[in-house]
Amino acid sequence: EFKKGVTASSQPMNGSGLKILIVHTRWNLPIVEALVKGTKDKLKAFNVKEENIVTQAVPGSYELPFACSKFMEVSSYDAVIAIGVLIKGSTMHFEYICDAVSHGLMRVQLDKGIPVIFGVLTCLTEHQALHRAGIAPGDDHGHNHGEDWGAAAVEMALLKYR
Ligand SMILES: O=c1[nH]c(NC[C@H](O)[C@H](O)[C@H](O)CO)c([N+](=O)[O-])c(=O)[nH]1
Repeated sequence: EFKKGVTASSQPMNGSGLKILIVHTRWNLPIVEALVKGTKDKLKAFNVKEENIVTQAVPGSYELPFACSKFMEVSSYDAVIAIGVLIKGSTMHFEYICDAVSHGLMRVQLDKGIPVIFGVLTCLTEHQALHRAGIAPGDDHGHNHGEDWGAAAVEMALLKYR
C-alpha cells in the first residue's frame, strides 16, 4: 500500500555537519509550534546538532520569502525550512497569499542556490491544519508534516555532497 509522506531517501543520511534555518510564522501559532517541533525532532533524528538549528519568527506566511532571503544574507545555511499555516477565510485573501508565498519561496531557493523547504500548510479548514500537524482532536490525530520537512531539508542539504 502506497505510504504517503515518505520523503526521506533510502540512503542513510548524516546531518551532523549541517546548519539549518527554520523561519516560522506567528499566525495560527499553536499549530505552527507543533510543526516546528516535528521538524526539529526529525532534524535531530538525522544527527543535526541542536546548536546548528537556528529559529526565527515572522508575523505571517506572506513575510516568509523576504525573511528567508534576508536571514540567508547574514549567515550561511545548508537548508532553510519555511513554516506557516494558511487557513482559508471568507475572502480571496488566502488564494493570493498562497500563490505569492509558494512562488516567492521557490524564487528564493533558486536565486540563493540553497534549498528552501516549503513548510506552509494551505488548508481549507482548521481541522485540515490540525491533522497535518498531528494534533487533530479525536482518535485520528493525523501526521505531523514537520517530520517530512525536516527529512527533506537534510536530504536536499546533502545533495551537494553526493
Ligand atoms: O500565515 C498566515 N497569514 C495570514 N495572513 C497574514 C499575512 O500572511 C501577512 O502577515 C499580512 O498580510 C501582512 O503582510 C493568514 N490569513 O490571513 O488567514 C493565515 O491564515 N496565515
